[in-house]
Amino acid sequence: MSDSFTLADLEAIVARRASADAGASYTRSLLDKGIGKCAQKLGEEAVETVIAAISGDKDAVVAEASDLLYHLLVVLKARGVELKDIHQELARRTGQSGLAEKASRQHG
Ligand SMILES: N=c1c2ncn([C@@H]3O[C@H](COP(=O)(O)OP(=O)(O)OP(=O)(O)O)[C@@H](O)[C@H]3O)c2ncn1[C@@H]1O[C@H](COP(=O)(O)O)[C@@H](O)[C@H]1O
Repeated sequence: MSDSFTLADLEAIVARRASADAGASYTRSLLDKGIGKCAQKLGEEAVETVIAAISGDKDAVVAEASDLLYHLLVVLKARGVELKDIHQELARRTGQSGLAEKASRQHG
């Protein structure tokens, strides 16, 4: 299962749990607290991922990045954004170097 588990699978789980009972689902209880709390948790997990990355502990990076991606999916759910929207935007960006994009913003 873990070899084939993807972010799309987790997105589907988050969508399903969004309509679960709040007492039985962390996802639902977080969504019930509103976008501010969801975004705050995302920020906390981002900071914890940064700390893990700097520490050099690979297992900690895996754990914190997993928390980060889960909480990102909750925020996306709260805002009605789907992974396919992100995929479309990422696909649009292919073919242009990040440095070229940065230069076009600075001089445009
Ligand atoms: N991947 C995750 C996942 N990652 C992290 N977390 C939860 O995120 C929370 C964040 O950790 P913290 O220590 O910051 O939490 P806390 O102190 O309890 O949080 P607050 O009091 O600040 O809100 C923990 O409760 C984790 O269990 C997750 N909760 C759920 N999932 C996935 O979502 C599915 C559905 O979960 P439920 O919605 O709970 O059924 C699960 O089966 C998993 O697949």
